[in-house]
Amino acid sequence: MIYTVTLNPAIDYVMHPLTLDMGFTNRSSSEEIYCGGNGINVSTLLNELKVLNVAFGIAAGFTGEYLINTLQKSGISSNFVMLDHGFTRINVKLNGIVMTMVNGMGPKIPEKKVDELLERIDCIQPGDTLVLTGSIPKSLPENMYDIIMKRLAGRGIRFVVDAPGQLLMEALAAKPFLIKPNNHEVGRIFDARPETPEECIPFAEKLHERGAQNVIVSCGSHGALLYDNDCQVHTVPTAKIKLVNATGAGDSMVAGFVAKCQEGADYETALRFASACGTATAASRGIAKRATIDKVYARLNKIIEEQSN
Ligand SMILES: Nc1ncnc2c1ncn2[C@@H]1O[C@H](COP(=O)(O)OP(=O)(O)O)[C@@H](O)[C@H]1O
Ligand SMILES: O=P(O)(O)OC[C@H]1O[C@](O)(COP(=O)(O)O)[C@@H](O)[C@@H]1O
Repeated sequence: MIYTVTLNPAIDYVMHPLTLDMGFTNRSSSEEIYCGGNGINVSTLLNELKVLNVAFGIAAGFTGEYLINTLQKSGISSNFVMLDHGFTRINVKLNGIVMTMVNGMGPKIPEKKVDELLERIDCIQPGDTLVLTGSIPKSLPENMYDIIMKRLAGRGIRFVVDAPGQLLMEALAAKPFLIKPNNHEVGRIFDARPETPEECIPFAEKLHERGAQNVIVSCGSHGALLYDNDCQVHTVPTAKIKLVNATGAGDSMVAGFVAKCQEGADYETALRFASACGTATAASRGIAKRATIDKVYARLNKIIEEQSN
């Protein structure tokens, strides 16, 4: 079974402004709302692939209730601790000429609610996968992922960590099965500016040496690279698309990789499928649907076949 954890979920409110002038009233041409937060995005894509999973998390208020009800309606199993105060944040995504995001702070989480979540997460069994992804709310200890992994250590659980900077570096001690920074995050860690998968290879190798079993570095439209557990390097291009909204593309990639690995696929196949999932989401409104993933995967396989001839 795959479990995801979303400590600070969100309602993603996507607006399509015609123009964006700071200090003036701007009008949007259309709006959409999605259940967001990285773990929820991973769960949403896994659900689209019909891969059983449970979304753990913390929610609050009317937005939290909306989130939980919507997950339920979509057939996603969730196990959320509800807070007595505050509300799950609404993250505003202004999809203009460029994408501008304003992510909320989220509610204050009391210690006893964290303990309740940790007790619920204790049900995870050997062989299960736990995806820890996204930012940590300010009211929780910064090393929250470390706390969770230490609590579950030695139980044969596969950890997947997709977190920014220092949080990611601290997670390496737990020897996670997979980490997936993007090229910008890798650049910030190593004080460099890698753009392409090839340029990311030495940094992925370092992250592997420091503890991560598999390291995917995603590079947006440039594709991605995997430095695998056997020290093999795999790179994958992307299929060309009309970019709609790349929110959740990295989460979709994580979901695709984990789903394929659980199926027993080799790393090369898992990376290729993961890339298709990321691209399909970048070409979609919200997290990609199965039909789009299948179409993009077929196109990507064709591109790779043509490149090898
Ligand atoms: N503009 C794009 N065109 C095609 N594929 C994309 C695009 N943006 C993202 N992707 C796909 O999604 C993956 C993850 O995107 P990326 O932006 O690197 O991650 P993150 O969302 O974590 O920042 C990429 O490796 C690629 O497969
Ligand atoms: O926890 P953070 O860092 O504020 O990010 C939350 C946002 O990230 C997402 O989970 C994914 O967005 P990105 O693909 O831009 O990282 C959104 O659904 C959500 O609004």
